[in-house]
Amino acid sequence: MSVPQLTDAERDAALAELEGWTLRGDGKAIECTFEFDDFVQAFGFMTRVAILAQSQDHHPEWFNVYNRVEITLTTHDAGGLSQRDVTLAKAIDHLL
Ligand SMILES: C[C@H](O)[C@H](O)[C@H]1CNC2=NC(N)=NC(=O)C2=N1
Repeated sequence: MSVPQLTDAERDAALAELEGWTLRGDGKAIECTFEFDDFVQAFGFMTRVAILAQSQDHHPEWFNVYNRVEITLTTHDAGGLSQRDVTLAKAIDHLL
C-alpha cells in the first residue's frame, strides 16, 4: 500500500497541533515520551495503544522501562512521516 510522505509544510502544521511530540533528528519520525505512576499504568497505556494501532493497521516503535513509554511513529511503507503517523499520534493523545 502506498502512503505519501508529508510535505515539509504538512509536517510543520501537524507538529504545531501535536503537543509533546517532536520531530526526530532525521525528519522521518515523530517521538513522544509518556510517564506514568508505575509500570502497571504504563503497561495499561501500552495495551490500549496496541489495540488502537491494530485498528488503524499502523504500529508504533516503542521502548518501555518501568513507568516510562517512549513512542516513535514513522511510516515504513512511505520511508518517512505520513498522515497515518499524525492520526495515530492524535488518537494516542486522546487516550490520556
Ligand atoms: C500490510 C500492512 O498494512 C502494513 O505493513 C502496515 C502495518 N503497520 C505499519 N506500521 C507502520 N508504522 N508503518 C507501516 O508502514 C505499516 N504498514
